[in-house]
Amino acid sequence: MAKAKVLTLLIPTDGKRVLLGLKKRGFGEGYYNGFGGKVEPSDESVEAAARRELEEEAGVTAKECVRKGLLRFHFDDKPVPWEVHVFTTGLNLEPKEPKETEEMKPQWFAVEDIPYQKMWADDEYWYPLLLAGKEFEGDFYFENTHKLVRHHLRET
Ligand SMILES: CNc1ncnc2c1ncn2[C@@H]1O[C@H](COP(=O)(O)OP(=O)(O)OP(=O)(O)O)[C@@H](O)[C@H]1O
Repeated sequence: MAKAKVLTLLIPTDGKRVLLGLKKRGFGEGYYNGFGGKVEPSDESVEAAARRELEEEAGVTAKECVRKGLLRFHFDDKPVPWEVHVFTTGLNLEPKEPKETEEMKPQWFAVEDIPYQKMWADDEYWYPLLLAGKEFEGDFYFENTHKLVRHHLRET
């Protein structure tokens, strides 16, 4: 199988509130999502990439970052699967409040108000595990980029 494209997703939360961003451009435009993107092909670590993307997209630095999961997205219209490394960080961000950037409009949500209907279709399956502090691994299969047709998800 072709080598996967490696991406990050970092979600600041204390289990009660969660910081998401409305993606303003590019892949996933119009969806709320965690913060993340491609790992630099150089020798950047996946965790360093996760922290860098949070800084670029929300203007805040995460102190500690904990790896929670691995998601593989399989698209019938893309040549290679995407491997997304999911991290959380607490709410001790520096500065405390994020700022809007060219790429993302950050917004706080109570966990019971997470707008799954405005997010990627896989999110409603694994966010509850992440928010419960669980670790997980999953495969999600999409048609025409957006339509989730099947998935496997397990706690690790
Ligand atoms: C299919 N189901 C999905 N469910 C949840 N999250 C998903 C996702 N598919 C992609 N994602 C995330 O969306 C971001 C895209 O990143 P993206 O903006 O394209 O990356 P990056 O900023 O490096 O790209 P540019 O070079 O700026 O275009 C990145 O965090 C990635 O993990």
